Amino acid sequence: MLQLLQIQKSYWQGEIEYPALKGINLDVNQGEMVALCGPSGSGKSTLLNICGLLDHQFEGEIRLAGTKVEKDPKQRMLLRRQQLGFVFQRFNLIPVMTVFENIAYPLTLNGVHPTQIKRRVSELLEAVGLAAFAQHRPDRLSGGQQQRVALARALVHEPLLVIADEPTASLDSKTAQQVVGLMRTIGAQQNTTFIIASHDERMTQHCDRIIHLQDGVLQAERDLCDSVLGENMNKQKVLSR
Ligand SMILES: Nc1ncnc2c1ncn2[C@@H]1O[C@H](COP(=O)(O)OP(=O)(O)OP(=O)(O)O)[C@@H](O)[C@H]1O
Repeated sequence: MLQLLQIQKSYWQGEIEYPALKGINLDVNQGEMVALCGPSGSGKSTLLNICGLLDHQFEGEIRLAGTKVEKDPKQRMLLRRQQLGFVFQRFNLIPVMTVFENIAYPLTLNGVHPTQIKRRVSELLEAVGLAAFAQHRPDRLSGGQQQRVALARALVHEPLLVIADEPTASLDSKTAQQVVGLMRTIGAQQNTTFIIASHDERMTQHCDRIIHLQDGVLQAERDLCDSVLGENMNKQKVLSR
């Protein structure tokens, strides 16, 4: 579903080159949930930005559902709107919009008819257990509730791919579990593919596969989601694909 072919990316400061990604090849299947691990500075954010079609300044090729993604900004913007969803550690909801309006936002951008928007957002509100909060502003909600809104927003337009950056890092155990459970359940219903940067065992243990970045290089897939920072050494069964 998502293919990365020889992705290379450097940052430049004056004439000095800082290579961040050094030839990444990756093939992610439709409906697969992939955890991206790696120590600070290994290139996770850089890779997520490229997979999320937010950055086009790199070498190599991305294929989404078999089609090469061109560098044309307009095409990338349309693909992002229609085929991608995003979940962030700090939720990134729009504070002046209600919960309903936040979830509806991708559909509004895509020009979906208001009747359909109402039906689809209501479905998602039920699915994430927040129907009673539809007219609330995000600042009236707990962190876990806000992340469930963010998840509903990421999935409402049935994207092919959701990019998530440490989606459970700000949540307590119970709410982290709820969010992971919803990602798995709604993701499976929609056959959504997820790429999730995470060190959180509560998240990674539910992923189908863990890939590990180190110094801009994808390590062989491994059964330990460790980190040079000495975080939990987390025994992990990797489903071979
Ligand atoms: N704008 C920038 N200019 C120069 N170097 C950068 C820039 N952004 C990132 N880098 C460098 O690129 C490398 C990869 O950074 P990146 O942010 O992708 O890592 P990361 O794994 O997401 O780190 P963290 O877990 O700390 O967020 C690092 O060496 C970083 O210092």
